[in-house]
Amino acid sequence: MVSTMNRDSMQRQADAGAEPVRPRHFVLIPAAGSGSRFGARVPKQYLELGNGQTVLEVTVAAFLAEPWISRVAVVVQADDPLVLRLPGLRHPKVLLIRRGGPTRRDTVLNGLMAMAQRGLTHPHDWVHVHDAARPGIDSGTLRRLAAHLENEPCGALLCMPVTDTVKRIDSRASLAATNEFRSGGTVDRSRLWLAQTPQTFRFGPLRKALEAHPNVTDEAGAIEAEGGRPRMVMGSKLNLKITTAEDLIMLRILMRMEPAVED
Ligand SMILES: Nc1ccn([C@@H]2O[C@H](COP(=O)(O)OP(=O)(O)OP(=O)(O)O)[C@@H](O)[C@H]2O)c(=O)n1
Ligand SMILES: C[C@](O)(CO)[C@H](O)COP(=O)(O)O
Repeated sequence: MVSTMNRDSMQRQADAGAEPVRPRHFVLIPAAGSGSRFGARVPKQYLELGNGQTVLEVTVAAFLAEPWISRVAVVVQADDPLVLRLPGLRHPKVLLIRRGGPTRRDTVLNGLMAMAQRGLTHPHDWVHVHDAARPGIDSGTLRRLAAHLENEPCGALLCMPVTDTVKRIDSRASLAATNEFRSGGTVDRSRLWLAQTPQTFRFGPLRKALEAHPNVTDEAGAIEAEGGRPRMVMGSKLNLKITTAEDLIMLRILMRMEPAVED
């Protein structure tokens, strides 16, 4: 398995008397999406969450508050005209990377490559990949995830078990033609969890897995495709992803944040 190789190489280093590389913690925030499902005038990461701060600034601040995190890389589109207006990103730990791609996987992979090209990272360092659109991440949940990385052979991601009944859409063409959704059956939810972020892996294996698997929607999908079995760590309901306007309204309420200006 991918992780065994990592552990063995670190052990060989130790056996050879070399100080095993103590992995550092980096964060990579993909913030290069267009927010098409949200449908706002700007990408949702640039909307005000509240208290005068944008969604992206609140997300970044959550990681800057953690002293055990070395750097926070924010990956935006090359021609992003808004990111430089954010005071919350003017911090020595923040690394702005203008290498956003057409998909989230492309953005993340480009970010990993940019960090490696700058000589910032070692293949054994941890990288926590976290959506810019999840500003509700809290310190306790982050530290819970990090605590599970001690002696972790593969990596870990925040997840939450499905708590509602799950239906499968009836896929008859006649219904699709009239944009009518009907239940086609119930899915056993006993082994279904919803993935959140951060999703945390060592730089080397994550970059290799993403290079090999271009069609994944999350980092764990690429690691799984390489045979990895990441640890699933309980996330938080507050760590919801802002996809539609309703999510933003809910999060403002949950985080007790007031927008200075209405959207
Ligand atoms: N090419 C992309 C697509 C998405 N993301 C980021 O990945 C996270 C989760 O993606 P999603 O919620 O799907 O954001 P969007 O792609 O912007 O939304 P939509 O699919 O509605 O356009 C977001 O922080 C988004 O900015 C990214 O960095 N690069
Ligand atoms: C990575 C992710 O947050 C896991 O739930 C999610 O897949 C990202 O959103 P997208 O709409 O799939 O890009």
